[in-house]
Amino acid sequence: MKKGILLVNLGSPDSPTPKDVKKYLGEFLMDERVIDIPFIARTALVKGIILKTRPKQSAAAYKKIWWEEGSPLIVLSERLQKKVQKQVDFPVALAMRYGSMTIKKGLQELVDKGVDEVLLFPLYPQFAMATTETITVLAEELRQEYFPKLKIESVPAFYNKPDYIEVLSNSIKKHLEGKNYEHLLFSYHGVPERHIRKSDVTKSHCKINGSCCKTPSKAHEFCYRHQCLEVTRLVAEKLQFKEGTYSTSFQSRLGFDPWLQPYTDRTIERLGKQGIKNMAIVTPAFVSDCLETLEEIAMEGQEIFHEMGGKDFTTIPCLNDDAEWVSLLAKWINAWAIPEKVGV
Ligand SMILES: C=CC1=C(C)c2cc3[nH]c(cc4nc(cc5[nH]c(cc1n2)c(C)c5CCC(=O)O)C(CCC(=O)O)=C4C)c(C)c3C=C
Ligand SMILES: [Fe+2]
Ligand SMILES: [Fe+2]
Repeated sequence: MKKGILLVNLGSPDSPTPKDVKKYLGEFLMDERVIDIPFIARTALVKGIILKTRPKQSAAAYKKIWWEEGSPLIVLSERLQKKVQKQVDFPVALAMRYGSMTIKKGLQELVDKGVDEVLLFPLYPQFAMATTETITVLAEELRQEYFPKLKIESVPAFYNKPDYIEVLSNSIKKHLEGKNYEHLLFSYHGVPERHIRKSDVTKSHCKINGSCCKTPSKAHEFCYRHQCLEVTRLVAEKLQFKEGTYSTSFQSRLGFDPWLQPYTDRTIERLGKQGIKNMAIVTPAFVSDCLETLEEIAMEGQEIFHEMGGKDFTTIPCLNDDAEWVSLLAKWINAWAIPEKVGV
């Protein structure tokens, strides 16, 4: 058997124009695991309402963060893939769940190199129906239709792996050095509360009431909220943060359904109003900087903080192509591909 790895991230539009953003958002938001309502209602909402106004607004936001080489998320994911490839002896390909760099092309690239056993690696620390699950489900559909002889194994969410927490903590520590911050906000991408209930394998545990995520349960293997809260708790423990100097919030809500709370924008506003002058923010739901970190947090978040009287607003970059992160991915890949050598 020849092994290969497919790293998968979310994706971006081909360019920051309303036309390309519309195409990308159309594919993204018509995914039944992203907007999880019946097909006819989803089509009416996405095509009849969201795609009429949002592409122009989102394209303007993308324009503010776009790099000469392209979308930050894609460029940073490509840098990561190239660096990981240098540290492992198996082909490492990169694909995106939405947009032009499809999972089908990624699998084909590996198959063309003689690979018949793939490690599918969704680049998300926490499980969510709208991220990890949609990747694994699509990869399996593609396998059945186009690559029936291929074996695919998926990497589960790695939110609580001690070596991941160590790499994330080291990065946070490095970027906070010399910063006299008063509060560190852990801001995670939000999801509608309904998604949490749908992914509850016990069908009875998740109440989203503050305490369910702290009570041990089988549900936690697929509970995005629990996994986000755990990342905050484990990093805070590792870096010995004092109670009250850090908190968790959820960003990027869309539509009128209740999403996970507290919301990031309102939390930044509250911190500013409370008299916090120097805050920092880290975004551990994203492994690569993207629209949601570079525009929504670093630009809009900062503006809210300043309007509320805040002064210094430090944004901690995502792990991107950080050397320790690259080495950790290479270590995990080798542990899967050559367990006898790595000793697992
Ligand atoms: C119902 C809508 C959405 C859900 C659920 C959702 C979950 C989710 N998304 C990410 C990661 C990213 N999302 C990004 C952009 C983005 N997300 C949504 C909507 C939902 N996301 C929209 C409409 C957009 C596009 C931008 C906009 O119009 O506001 C990105 C950035 C992509 C980029 O090109 O830079 C990322 C990354 C996670 C991790 C997640 C669930 C946990
Ligand atoms: Fe999103
Ligand atoms: Fe919970």
